[in-house]
Amino acid sequence: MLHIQNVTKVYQTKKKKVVGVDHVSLTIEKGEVFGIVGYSGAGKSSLLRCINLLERPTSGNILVDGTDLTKLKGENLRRARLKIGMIFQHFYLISQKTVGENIEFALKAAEMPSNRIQARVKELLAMVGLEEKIDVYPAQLSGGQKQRVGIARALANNPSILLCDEATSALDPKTTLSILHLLKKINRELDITIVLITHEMNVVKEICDRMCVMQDGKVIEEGSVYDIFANPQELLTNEFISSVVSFNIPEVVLKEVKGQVVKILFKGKVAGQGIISDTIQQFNVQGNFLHGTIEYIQEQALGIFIMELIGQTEDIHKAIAYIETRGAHVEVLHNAI
Ligand SMILES: Nc1ncnc2c1ncn2[C@@H]1O[C@H](COP(=O)(O)OP(=O)(O)OP(=O)(O)O)[C@@H](O)[C@H]1O
Repeated sequence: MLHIQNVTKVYQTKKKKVVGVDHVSLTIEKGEVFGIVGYSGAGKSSLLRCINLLERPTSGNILVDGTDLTKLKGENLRRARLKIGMIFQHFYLISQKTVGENIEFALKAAEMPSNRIQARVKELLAMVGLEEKIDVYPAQLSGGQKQRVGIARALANNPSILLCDEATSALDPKTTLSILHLLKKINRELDITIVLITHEMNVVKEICDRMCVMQDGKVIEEGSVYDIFANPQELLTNEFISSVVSFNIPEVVLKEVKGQVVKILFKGKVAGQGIISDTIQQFNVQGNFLHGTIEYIQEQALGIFIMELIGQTEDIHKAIAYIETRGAHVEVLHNAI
């Protein structure tokens, strides 16, 4: 378990103090994939680097399985940090060393006996699907392959936590997906807790269990990815979600609306049931779809539909009440009646 307790990071520049992280507290469970989302400058990197003490927090504590890293120094801190692996947007492989030697470097740093190193390198490369690249130099690899080497190196010393700093931001969408699937596999098979920072909601939707949103160094919203997609509380969170699930109805369409425009949210199995057709059949209302999608988040369906309901106000109210009794959530977005 990872406890981030009231962590603040203040940078002292020549002219002024800059608050990178502002009193952040988070609890990340063992085996969880946790996403930290925010725009540039929100404090994501600062917070991530505080977790493994690449940045020493100005105040607050970082507890990994009960050990407070901020209280450790020297050799004890070095040992504790070996249990936290990290991967980076720009990979940071050593260009003069081969793939195998890059991984060896991490094993030697942890003082693994030399007779065990080669077998471990092979095992790690097999895990990331790159066995045949052992003698190749980083310059001869694609971006996705470089990140796989980065992942193998980060896993070298059997960490319990893997920190991912915008790990897929330099990759194309298809390669991003393959790296995210690899991270999920590592999380499941090795029971490694993953904390990732990203400005891409797609990344969070793909692999995270829980997430938080940061702004101005603070956590402004936190919860399960499913709940946050279903019911974001903050404007900024909504903005991030809109980048994945967008429901902008053009003004020209809204101008022609004669009834009420409602957003209907179906959670879980409810998404698969014919609630809307049942409603139209049972009540004296006409329904026009303006927008709709069913998203799958952690293999759970989340249906979001925007509909125009036309009819007498009383009938529309009855229809809405009926939809809600069937377990869906209805929000009136526009009323032209
Ligand atoms: N070494 C530093 N010295 C001074 N200020 C810093 C330093 N590192 C970060 N900051 C400042 O702290 C704030 C948070 O930056 P941080 O890099 O953590 O944000 P971020 O969300 O990761 O953004 P990005 O994705 O662009 O890296 C910013 O105002 C930044 O300018």
